[in-house]
Amino acid sequence: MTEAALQAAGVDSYLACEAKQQPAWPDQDALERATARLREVPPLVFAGEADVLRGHLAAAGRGEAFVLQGGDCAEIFAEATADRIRNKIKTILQMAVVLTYGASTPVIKIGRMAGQYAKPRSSDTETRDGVTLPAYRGDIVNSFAFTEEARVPNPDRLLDAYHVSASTLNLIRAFTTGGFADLRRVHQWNKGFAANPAYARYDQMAGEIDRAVRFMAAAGGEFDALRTVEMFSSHEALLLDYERALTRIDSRSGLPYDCSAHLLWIGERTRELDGAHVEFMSRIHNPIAVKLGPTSTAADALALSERLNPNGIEGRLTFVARMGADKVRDVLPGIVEGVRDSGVPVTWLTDPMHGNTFTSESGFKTRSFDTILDEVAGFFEVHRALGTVPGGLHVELTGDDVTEVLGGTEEIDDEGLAFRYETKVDPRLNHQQSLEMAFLVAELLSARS
Ligand SMILES: O=C[C@H](O)[C@H](O)COP(=O)(O)O
Ligand SMILES: C=C(OP(=O)(O)O)C(=O)O
Ligand SMILES: [Mn+2]
Repeated sequence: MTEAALQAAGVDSYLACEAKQQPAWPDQDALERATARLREVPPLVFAGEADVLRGHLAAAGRGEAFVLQGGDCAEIFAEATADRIRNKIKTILQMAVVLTYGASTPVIKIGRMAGQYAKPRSSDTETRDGVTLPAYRGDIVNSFAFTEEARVPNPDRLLDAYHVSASTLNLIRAFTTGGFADLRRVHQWNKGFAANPAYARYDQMAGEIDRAVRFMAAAGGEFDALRTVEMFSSHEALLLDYERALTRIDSRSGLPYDCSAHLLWIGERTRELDGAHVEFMSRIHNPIAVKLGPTSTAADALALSERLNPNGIEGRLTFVARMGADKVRDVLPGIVEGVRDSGVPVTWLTDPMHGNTFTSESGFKTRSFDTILDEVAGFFEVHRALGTVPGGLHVELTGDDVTEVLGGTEEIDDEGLAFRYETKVDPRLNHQQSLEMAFLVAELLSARS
C-alpha cells in the first residue's frame, strides 16, 4: 500500500535520469536486500518536524532568524561516540549562544549530523605510492582503509549508516531536550578547554547571560524555552538508493518525505537540472537546499527554483553559496539579484569552506581561517548592497581540538597541521576556531539590519 502510494507520488521518476557520483555496487542482490530492509525500518525523523524546520527557514529568509548549519565533512561510523557527538553539539550550542546573544537573533540549529555519510569525489580513484584503488566515498559506501577489499562498495553499509544515524540522532535528542542544553549551563559548556582569547570572550558572555537568566528567574519569569533546544539533522542527499529507501508517505498529508533527515541538500557536483538528484528532490516535501558554486548563474538558480519549488513555498528552498573568497563579491551579486527580482522565496546561506580548499606545502588538504572569514564577510556585503537577507552559515566543524584549518588565534601553521589532522575528506574548523568564527559572524549579523 505505502509502496504503491510512493510510486504513485512519482518518487521513482529519478531512475530515468543520469545519477552522478553513485558507487558501482558489485553485488546487486546484496544492494536489493539492503534497500528492501531500509524500506521497512522506522523513519529517522517525522514529517511534521521537517515542516517545522521549513517554517523556521522561511523566517530566516525574511531576516527574522539566522541559520547555523554545521558538522563534519564526512561523519565516520567509528567516531559516532558519546564524547565526539557531545563535543559537536556543544560547539554548535556555544556558537548559537554567541550568535543569539551577540546579534539578538533567534538561531536555527541544524547539524550536518546523523546521516552525513556519502561523499562526492573529484576522482573515482586514489593513488598512493604508485598503488591505485577506488576512491573513498564515505562510510555508507566503503571504508577509508587503503586496501583493495576495504574500497569495494558494500551495501551492508547502508544499514550500518541507518543504525548509526539512529543512535546519533537519539543522543542529539537526549542532549538537547534532557537538560544538557539548558541555558543555565551555558558556563559549563566552556569547561575543560585551555586558556584562549575566544574562550575568555565566551566566558564573559556566558557570565552576562547567566546574570540575565538569574535576574529573570528572581523576577518570576517562565523558563521552559531555555531548558531545551531544537536541533535538526541534515546531510547531502547523494546516495539515491539510501534516500529513496527511507522515503515515506506522511500519514497526515499523504505526501512523500525523505525521512532520513529533516533537511536534505543537493551538492555542487550533482545539481544538473535534468539529473537524478534534482528529479528525486523535486518529489519529496522536506525543506531542501542546493549548493551553488562559482560557475552558477542567475538562470541556473531560477531554473532550480522552478523545478524544486514551483509553488513558491517559503522555506522550501535554500541556496548555499560556496563561491570562494576571491569570487563571492563578483559572482554572487548577479545571482542574488536575479532571484530577488524574480520574487521567488529563497533562503540564502553561505558555505565559506568549499570554495577555499587547497593543498598546503606539506601536502595537507586545508583551508585558511582568514580566507573563510573573508568569504563570510563578502556574502554579507553582497546582501547588504542588494537589500537582500544573508540568512545563515553552513560550516564544516568538529568539537575536537583538531588541526586541519590554518590560522585562528592558535595560529595553526603548515607544520602544525600534522599535529592532529584527522579528517578523512575535508578540513574542519576546530572547537576554538568555530567559536571565534561565531563572534565574528555575530558582529556581521548585528550590522545586518
Ligand atoms: O566535501 C566535499 C567533497 O566531497 C570534497 O571536497 C571532494 O574532495 P576531493 O576533491 O578530495 O574528492
Ligand atoms: C561536498 C560538499 O560540498 P559541495 O557540494 O559544495 O562541494 C560538502 O558539503 O561536503
Ligand atoms: Mn566537504
